[in-house]
Amino acid sequence: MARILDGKATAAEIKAEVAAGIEELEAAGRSVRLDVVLVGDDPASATYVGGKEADASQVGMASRVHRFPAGVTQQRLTDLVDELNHDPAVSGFIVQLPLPEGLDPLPLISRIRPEKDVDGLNPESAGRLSMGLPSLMPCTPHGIIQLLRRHDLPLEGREAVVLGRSNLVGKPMAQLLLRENATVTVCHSRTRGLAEVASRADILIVASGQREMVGAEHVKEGAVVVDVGIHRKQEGGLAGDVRFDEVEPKASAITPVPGGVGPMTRAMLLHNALQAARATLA
Ligand SMILES: Nc1nc(=O)c2c([nH]1)NC[C@@H]1CN(c3ccc(C(=O)N[C@@H](CCC(=O)O)C(=O)O)cc3)C=[N+]21
Repeated sequence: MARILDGKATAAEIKAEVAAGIEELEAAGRSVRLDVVLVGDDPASATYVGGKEADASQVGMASRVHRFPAGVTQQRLTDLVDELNHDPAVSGFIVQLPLPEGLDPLPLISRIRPEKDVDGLNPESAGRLSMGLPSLMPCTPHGIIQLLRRHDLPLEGREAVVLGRSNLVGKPMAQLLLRENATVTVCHSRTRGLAEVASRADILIVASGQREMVGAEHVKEGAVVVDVGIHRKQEGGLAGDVRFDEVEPKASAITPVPGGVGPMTRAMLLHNALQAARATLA
């Protein structure tokens, strides 16, 4: 039986640390505010953003959501990014993804000042991460590192396999694992012999975006398995990228969906907002 890596409990620990950090800043007469730009009416995005607002209020962080209809112009969003970049009351902000059809996220994300890029997704943040320079780190990969570290699961010298190469998760995940001195392999949809490659992993991070694609044949006995996927089932409830029931007996530790990586992502966003506020001299 695998250890279940409880992201909800670990996120609660991090949130308590963030709450203490906010109190400390406020005692020094400074404040923390996290803003979210939300465009369109994608129900999943609305759920996540609602969660972020609730998280912020829970740790005593101010937050504001800037909502726009799907038909908003690129220029209007560009103007908002500029405004938030310059507003000293805003510690950091994110543009919730995906944007509706017809809007281009990259110029917007690239325009966010790196100091306020609490998603850690702009090209300067990504470049700094890859060079080992200080930067705000992408929330999901950083949350996974924290989850492993806080469960005393070592990475140094271990074989880590990342399944997925997105800019949001796979690529920054590989960079952070490298920084932890893991031996890192990145697999993707064109990888040949995927099950064989994945089975080398001491730590397998699954961020393929394909519902329940990873099974027992991809997992070495005793591996640590982290499931980044989140899929809404027709019959209700959530599924991951991993076939949990099949993999859990083989793994030594595994994250559940829900209650694994998702809550860690949200906790790290709060952590980044606090970091951003600390770095601001105001
Ligand atoms: N700019 C941007 N940054 C993001 O970080 C970002 C984004 N856009 N767009 C969408 C994805 C997805 N994402 C999740 C965050 C938390 C949960 C989460 O808390 N999940 C709960 C379940 C919540 C539920 O019931 O839906 C769990 O896994 O336990 C899930 C997914 C952040 N994303």
